[in-house]
This record gives sequence, structure tokens and C-alpha cells, in this order.
Amino acid sequence: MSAVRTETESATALSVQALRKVFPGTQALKDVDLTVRFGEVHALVGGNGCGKSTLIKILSGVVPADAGELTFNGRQLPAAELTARAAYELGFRVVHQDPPLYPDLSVAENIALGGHYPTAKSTRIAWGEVRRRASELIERFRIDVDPGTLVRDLPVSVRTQVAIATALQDVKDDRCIVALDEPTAALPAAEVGLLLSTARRLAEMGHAIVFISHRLDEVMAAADRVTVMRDGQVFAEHRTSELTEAVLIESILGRRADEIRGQRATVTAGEPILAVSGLSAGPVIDVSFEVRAGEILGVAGLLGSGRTELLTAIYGGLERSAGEVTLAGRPLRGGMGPTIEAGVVMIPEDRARGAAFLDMTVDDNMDIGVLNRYWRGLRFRRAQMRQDGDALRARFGIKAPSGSVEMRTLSGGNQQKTILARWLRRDASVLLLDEPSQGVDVGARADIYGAIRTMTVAGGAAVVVTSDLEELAQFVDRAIVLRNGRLIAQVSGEELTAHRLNELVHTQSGKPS
Ligand SMILES: Nc1ncnc2c1ncn2[C@@H]1O[C@H](COP(=O)(O)OP(=O)(O)OP(=O)(O)O)[C@@H](O)[C@H]1O
Repeated sequence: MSAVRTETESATALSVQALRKVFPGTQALKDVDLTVRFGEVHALVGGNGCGKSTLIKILSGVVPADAGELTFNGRQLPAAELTARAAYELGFRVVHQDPPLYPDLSVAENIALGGHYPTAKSTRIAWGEVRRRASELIERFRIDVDPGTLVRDLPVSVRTQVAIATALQDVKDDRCIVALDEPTAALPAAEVGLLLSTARRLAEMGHAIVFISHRLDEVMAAADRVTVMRDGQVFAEHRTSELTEAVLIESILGRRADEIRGQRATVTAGEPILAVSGLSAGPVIDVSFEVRAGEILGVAGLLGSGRTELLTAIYGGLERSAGEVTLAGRPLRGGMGPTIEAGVVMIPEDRARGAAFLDMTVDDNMDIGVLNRYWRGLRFRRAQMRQDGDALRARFGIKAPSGSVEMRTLSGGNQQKTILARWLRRDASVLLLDEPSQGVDVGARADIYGAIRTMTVAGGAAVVVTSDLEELAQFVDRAIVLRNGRLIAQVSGEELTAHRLNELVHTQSGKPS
């Protein structure tokens, strides 16, 4: 899909020179140089905390730089002087993964709110004009949506398309620099393609696209060029046409790609630990399966297939209308308290939002839930707790100046890793994980599955829901596929490939349509 550009390079849209930014305890950007051209999709990749978001925040004028020069579409200015308004006027736009749209308003109303409401002579809003403009934009950006549809009824990828159209509505020429900040992180696999095509189409219109993602297959598919950042610096720039995913991984991590490949269980799985039989709960209908000691079971299914509800119902957070769940032969009767006590731990998808205590320190965030481990009679073993904190941060590659900095100062991916570390350090016999690698870099993803594997090798079992089918194929031992709440297939061995899972997830018969 990536266009190989053989013609002479197009004009420079954005040039960043010697950009620097220091936060207390961290030099987030160290003399960053970057050139992005009109007509290209330029990916920006790198490990969690390498400085991608800081760069985008500076370019959008919301965080001031310490030093450096910026040139937007031929207009140069000192980076420290850029304001949000100037960045906007110079044609810089950012669309985040969770665009701030109003769910209960229509597409047309959202577009109008993101620009200026056209008013009639009486200063009343000219609704006809609102709809006409929205229809024009929808057509221009080729979005498959009716302007009157409420945003809450749209698939996530279409919402992001609407956000892009909203951000670009007042642009006269096609000379914007559009930063798409992890636009696919929360997207189900089926919708990713649509968004990548949108990025390409914007580039073909003439805009310059800066595409931030940890999903390297998407980077390879959608980008012309990729800049790799490491530790606040630009480490390399590649053309994707001259690159393989393995080389890109090495460029990002400084480790060979095969060092981070997942490992399937090496010993035959043991006795069933978790048995689910005839379970119905919410959208889940009559689902039965077993997970054995030593096994990581994957769950594939589209958004709405019941995959999250299945985990929640096992965990006791969703009432069951039928069926039984047993742990090592003993019934788990529901209710989260007894389920946790029995040794089942669930790590939910929205963990960063729901479970990160931003004004507490990083180590405090990891210690919640295991504090009683450190009491010896009346003595609290603080030194041991600190030592364990250091070890955990090293094990999960959590980038922080120390364990005593506030959680809010960590990058998004490092917050995710901190919360995962909190849960993975508990003694669990069954782990239920919903999208464990969302927002984390390719190295950390392998570390997370490594931690899960350590737990299963010791006799535990894990059930993992993820929309990334490549990830399932790489890291789990066996997978079940859900559709419309029902279990439609179990896949293992040679059949466990992303391609096969994709077929099963999307087509009624499990055969290519
Ligand atoms: N407000 C802040 N105060 C202190 N340090 C900060 C602040 N914001 C960011 N940092 C630090 O700057 C570094 C770069 O963070 P940034 O968010 O740019 O990383 P990133 O590449 O976007 O990571 P991710 O892939 O996890 O989103 C990190 O070490 C982070 O902890």
C-alpha cells in the first residue's frame, strides 16, 4: 500500500531544527531535527517516553519549547515563541485517538461546533447552511456517513474521520500538517484499514501527515517515511519502501526483532484451571471453554462480539443469566470479592483512565493492592518495598526519573505499564487481560507477555482479549473466536495465524468472503 516516491521530493511542509525541551528530571527532547514533506505520510515511532507526544504538543503550541527553530510551510519562527493560535494559523492540526466530539450531537452539529456556526441575518443559526457545509465536507473527505447521524452511533474510525474533517474544515488550500496521534490504538482491526486509507488520501490531497503509532504493521502499510526516536533524539529516518518490519523493530529497540518474539508454552498444558460452561451474561450467549494450567488463551472478536463482557462475567462484574464458571473444579459463584480472593485477577481495558492515580507517585501506584505484603508484625519494610519498586520498573521498562515522581509526569505508555505492573505482581492463578498492550511500545509488549508467561509457567493460566490479531497469533497458545456473543471457533497449532483469525472474526462461515 505504501507509495514509493520516485519523483523528486515534494516541498517541505514542516522543518524542526535543534528542538529542545527539559521537564524536571527529564530531558524530553535533545536537539531534534525533522523534515516532513507535503504529500507524504510520515510516521513518528519510538519506545514509550521517547518524546513523540512532547514534540506534537510543542508543534501545536500547547507546550513551550526551550530552544529550537520551526518552519511551517515556509514560515520560520523560534520554537519557544509558538502559541496554539499561531500553530493553528500556520496550518498545524492534531487529531487524537479519542477525539473530543459531542456524542449526543449530530455529525453536522459537531462539524459546525468545531468551526464557526453560520448564522442568518437574525443571528440565529442557519441550520440549512450547517447541513450543507457538513455534506460538502463529508463528500470532500469521502466519509460514509449521513450528516444527521448522532456521533455516538458511529464506529470509532468514522468518528476519527469526522474529527479530521472538522479539524480541516476551514483550510483553503490542501497545505496542512496533520498529526494523527495513535489514531488506531483503540480501533478494532476491521476499522484500521479505513483510517489508514484516510491518512493516505489526505496525503494524496497534498497535506503532510505525521502518523504516530506503536503498531508497526500499520506504519509499514501506510507511511512513506518513518522517523525513529530514541530517548528524546532522532535515531534514524527510513523510507518504508526500503525497510522491513524486523529492521524497524531493531531501529526502535536496538535489539534484534527475534529477541522479542513470543514464546508458546513449551510444556503440555496441565489440568484445566478455569472452566466456563454454558455461560450467558449480557451479550454473551451459551459460551463454554476451558483454560489449562500453563496456558495463555486468546479471545478474538469484533467490538460488540461480547469479548469484554465474557471476561467481566467470569470476573463477577456482570451478572450471569445462565451457566457456570469453575476454578480448579470449584464453582466461582460470581461477585468480584470472592472471585479475587479465589485468585482471579482482571486487568480492564480502560485501566489508565480508571486506575491511574495521577497525583500519586509511580511506586505508590504499583504498591496499591500489595501493601500488606510489607508488614512484619508492627514493622513496615519500606526499604524492601523500594527495592521491589526499582526491580519492577526495570522489569517492565518503565521510563521515569525515579519511583517517587508523580504518575502524571509519565508518558501515556509508561502509565499503562505501571498499572499493568501493579496487577501482574499480585499472586493470581488466573489472569484476565483486556487489551494488555494498548499504547505500549513493541518491546514493552513482549515484556508484558513475558510476565504473563512467567505466571503461567508457574502453574497459572491467562485469558487475553485483544483486537490485534497479529499479537494473538504471536503470543497466545490457543484462541477462541466470538461472534455476536457466541463462541464460533477454537484455533490452535498451525491454524493459529492472524490471517485465519481475521477470516473467522469477519466472515459468517469462517471462509474468505
Ligand atoms: N509534564 C511533564 N513533567 C515531567 N516529565 C514529563 C512531562 N511530560 C512528559 N514528561 C517526560 O518526557 C518524556 C517524553 O514523554 P512523551 O509523553 O513525549 O513520550 P512518548 O514518546 O509520547 O511516549 P508514549 O509512547 O508512551 O506515548 C518522558 O520521560 C516523560 O516522563
